[in-house]
This record gives sequence, C-alpha cells and structure tokens, in this order.
Amino acid sequence: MPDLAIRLTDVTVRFEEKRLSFDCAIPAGAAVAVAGPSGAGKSTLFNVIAGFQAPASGDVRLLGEDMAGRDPAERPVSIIFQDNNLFAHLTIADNVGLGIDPALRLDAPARQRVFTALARVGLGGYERRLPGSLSGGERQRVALARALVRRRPILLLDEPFAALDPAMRAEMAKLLAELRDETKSTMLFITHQPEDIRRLANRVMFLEAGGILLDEPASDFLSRREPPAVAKFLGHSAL
Ligand SMILES: Nc1ncnc2c1ncn2[C@@H]1O[C@H](COP(=O)(O)OP(=O)(O)OP(=O)(O)O)[C@@H](O)[C@H]1O
Repeated sequence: MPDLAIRLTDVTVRFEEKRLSFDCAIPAGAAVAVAGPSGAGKSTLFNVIAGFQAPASGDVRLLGEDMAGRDPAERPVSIIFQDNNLFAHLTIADNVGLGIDPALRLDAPARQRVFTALARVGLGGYERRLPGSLSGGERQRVALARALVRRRPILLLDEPFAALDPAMRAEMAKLLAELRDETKSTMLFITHQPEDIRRLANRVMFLEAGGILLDEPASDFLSRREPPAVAKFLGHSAL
C-alpha cells in the first residue's frame, strides 16, 4: 500500500464564474474530517476524488495511481451520499448487493458477503425489509454495508451523522472507527460538528471559499482560536 491514499496537485474546478482549487496529501489509513462553511467546496472535493467531477486542470492520484480518464466505478473509492443512497423498491439485501454487482447476479458467496456486512453494521435480520420501514440511522447503516461489500480502500462519507440523534451519532462514530481499524481503509467524512472530529478524526481539512485553508492533525485543529472561520466552527467567539 502506498504511503499516500489521496494526492491532489494543483487541481482546479470551474463552475461558470467560480473557481475552486485543491492541493492535499492524505496518508493511507487516515480518518479525515472535512469541514468548512456552506459553499466552501466540500462536496466538490469529494466529487473530484470519486470521479463525478472532472477537474479543469491538475492531477488526482489515488493510492499512487493517476486517475485521469477513470470513471467512478474504476476508482478505489466508495462514496456514501447524505441521502438517496437506497432504492425504495429493493429489499435491504438487494440494496447492499448492488455494491457487489449492479445487475444483482449474486452467487452464494456474494449473498453471504451481503449478510455478513449487514450483521457487521448491526442490521442482521433486516435483509428482506424495504428501506421505507427503516429509520434514518438504519438507512445510513445499510449504505455503509453496501460500501463495505465493495471493499474499496478509500471511503468518502458526506455528512454521515447529519440525520442522526445524539445517541445514534455516537454509535455511528464508534462503528466507523471500528470499521476503519478492521479494514485499514482511508476515511474522509464531511461534518459540521466539532464533536464528530473529537470522536473519529485524526486529521482535519478545513475548506473556505473554494480552497483548503487548513490541513492538520485533529488535535492541533481542535485547540485553535483562529482564523475566525475556524473559531466560529469550534464555537469560540471570533476575535
Ligand atoms: N454543478 C455546479 N454548478 C455550478 N456551481 C456549483 C456546482 N456545484 C457546486 N457549485 C458551487 O461551488 C461551490 C462549492 O459547492 P459545494 O457543494 O462543493 O460546497 P459545500 O462546501 O459542499 O457546501 P454545503 O456545506 O452547503 O453542502 C458553491 O458556491 C456552489 O454553488
């Protein structure tokens, strides 16, 4: 495994009059919180890494390999969006099975992987249910099980805690930390809560106005009193 899971060099993205730029080097196995005000570019950063957004310029390397011209399905990445992760008309088992084969041609070992992944996220016995009968937190865990069966070394989570109550947030953070330890994956998650950083992150990337303002160990970030946008995020009154 290369030392760096993600390396973005001089990457720019253009939306009409807007220009975003990203440079970062994320070590393999890191748990990175991606924070910053609304519109800062967090989702765009994820889309660039996952291959849903082509950069106007620059170089995207994942696990040491150049991703130019590679579709999302060909990248070593799983992404879990905030919502719309599940197909309402498919059972929970089929929703997870899609992570193995989009046509759902699953042999017995593949079906076993689905069952194992659901048990791992605490949803054993939910296989035949439909997404509509699950709580928001349970649906997030189904999406996580689907990411697990894909076995991709980089996991991107767009606000995995947003729909959860405080107890569920803590439980989800614990589950993600365990999964990261077990799979040795590199995990990036978008959050608006310092508490999630304390629970799960060892690094923080803080974005502002279309760029990465800070990229540092979580402990350094959490003890900051400036710049003002970070002080505000951490709940300190800006100087
Ligand atoms: N497809 C698009 N077309 C035009 N502008 C876009 C597009 N996608 C994003 N933008 C703009 O790029 C900037 C960054 O957007 P992005 O969604 O990455 O921010 P964010 O940090 O994820 O915000 P939020 O926390 O509100 O989700 C915003 O100004 C947004 O309006």
